[in-house]
Amino acid sequence: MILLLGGSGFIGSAFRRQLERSQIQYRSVSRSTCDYTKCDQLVALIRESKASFLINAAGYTGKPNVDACEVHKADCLLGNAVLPGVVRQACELCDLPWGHVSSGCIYRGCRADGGGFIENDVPNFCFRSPPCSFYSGCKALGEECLDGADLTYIWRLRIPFDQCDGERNYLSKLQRYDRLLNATNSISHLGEFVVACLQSWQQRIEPGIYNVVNPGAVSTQEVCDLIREHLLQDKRFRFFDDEKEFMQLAASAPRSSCVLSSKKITDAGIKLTEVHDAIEFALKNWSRSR
Ligand SMILES: NC(=O)C1=CN([C@@H]2O[C@H](COP(=O)(O)OP(=O)(O)OC[C@H]3O[C@@H](n4cnc5c(N)ncnc54)[C@H](OP(=O)(O)O)[C@@H]3O)[C@@H](O)[C@H]2O)C=CC1
Ligand SMILES: Cc1cn([C@H]2C[C@H](O)[C@@H](COP(=O)(O)OP(=O)(O)O[C@H]3O[C@@H](C)C(=O)[C@@H](O)[C@H]3O)O2)c(=O)[nH]c1=O
Repeated sequence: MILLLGGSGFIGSAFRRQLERSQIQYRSVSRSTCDYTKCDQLVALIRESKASFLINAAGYTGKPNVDACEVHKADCLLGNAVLPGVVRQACELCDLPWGHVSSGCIYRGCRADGGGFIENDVPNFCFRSPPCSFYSGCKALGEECLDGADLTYIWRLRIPFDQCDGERNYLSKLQRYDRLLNATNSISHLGEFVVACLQSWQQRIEPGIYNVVNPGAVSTQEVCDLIREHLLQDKRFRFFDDEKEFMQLAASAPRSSCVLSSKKITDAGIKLTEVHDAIEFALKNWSRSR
C-alpha cells in the first residue's frame, strides 16, 4: 500500500493515473480529510493504513505560476519548506521509506564546465545564493530539511510537459503566452517522471537525490520550432528581447532556467527519453483533453 500526499494536485493526479494503470494499491490523502501537515495525524495515518511507501506530491506552487508565491509566502513556506520536514519526521518514526517531489528550479544556468548540474551540486538559485524566486528558495530549504535522511528519495521535477493540452503543461503555455523568454532548460515529461519515481522504489535503487528530467537540454526556440513542425504550422511566436524585458512585462519573480544532468538516474537503470524526442512524441500525440 502506497500513501500519496497531494493526490488532488497536478503532479499527484499523474501519480494516481500511473498507480491505477499499474494496479498498485494506493491511498490518496487530502488535507481536507486528514491534516497530514501535522506529524501526529500523519503518523496515525501511516500506521492505520499499513503503508509500505509514501509519496509526497504536496506543496505550494502558486497559480497561475510561481509569481503567486511572492504574494502567498506563508503557504509557500509551509507547503515547500516545513512540510517535507514533517513528513520526514513521521516516516522516520514509522521506519517508512518515502519519496519527495522536489524541483530542479533551485539552480540557474549550467555548471562551469558547460554540463548540467549534478545532484550534489550546491543550489545556486536559493535564499543562500540570491537572487532567487521565493518559491525556489523554499524548495531548496525543503531539500535541506531532508539532508541525511535515510530511506528517502528526492525526485527533482522540472517544467512538466506531456501530450495533453492544459494550463499547467509547458507545451500549452508556450502556445498561449503573448511573448516568450528564450532560455535553455532541462524539462520533465510528466508521465515519464512518475514512472521513473515509482520504478526507483520498485527497483530499490539507492535512496537519495535524483534529477528526474529527460536527458539533454532544449531552448525555447527549439520547442517552438517543434510546435510549428508538428502542431501549428502557421503559429508566429514572439520573444522578449531579454530577461530584463521579461521581468518588466510578464513576471514578478526571476525564473531559474537551468540544465540538469539526469545521468545518476539513468545510470541506475531507469529509462528516460532524450528531451527532443520526448517533446516530439508529445506533439505528435497531442490531445485536447486528458
Ligand atoms: N507543477 C510544476 O510545474 C512542478 C511542481 N513541482 C512540485 O510538485 C509538487 C506538487 O505540485 P503541483 O501538483 O503542481 O501542485 P498543486 O497545487 O496542483 O497540488 C499540490 C497539492 O498539495 C497539497 N498541499 C499541501 N500543502 C499545501 C500548501 N501549503 N499549499 C497548497 N497545497 C498544499 C494540496 O492537496 P490537498 O489540499 O488535497 O491535500 C494540493 O492539491 C510541489 O511540491 C511542487 O513544488 C516541482 C516541479 C514542477
Ligand atoms: C509568464 C511567462 C513565462 N514564460 C516562460 C518562463 C519559463 O521558462 C516558462 C515557464 O514559466 P511559467 O511562469 O509558466 O511557470 P513557472 O511557474 O515558472 O514554472 C515552474 O513551476 C514550478 C512549480 C516549478 O517547480 C518549476 O519547475 C516550473 O515548472 O515559460 C514565458 O516565456 N512567457 C511568459 O509570459
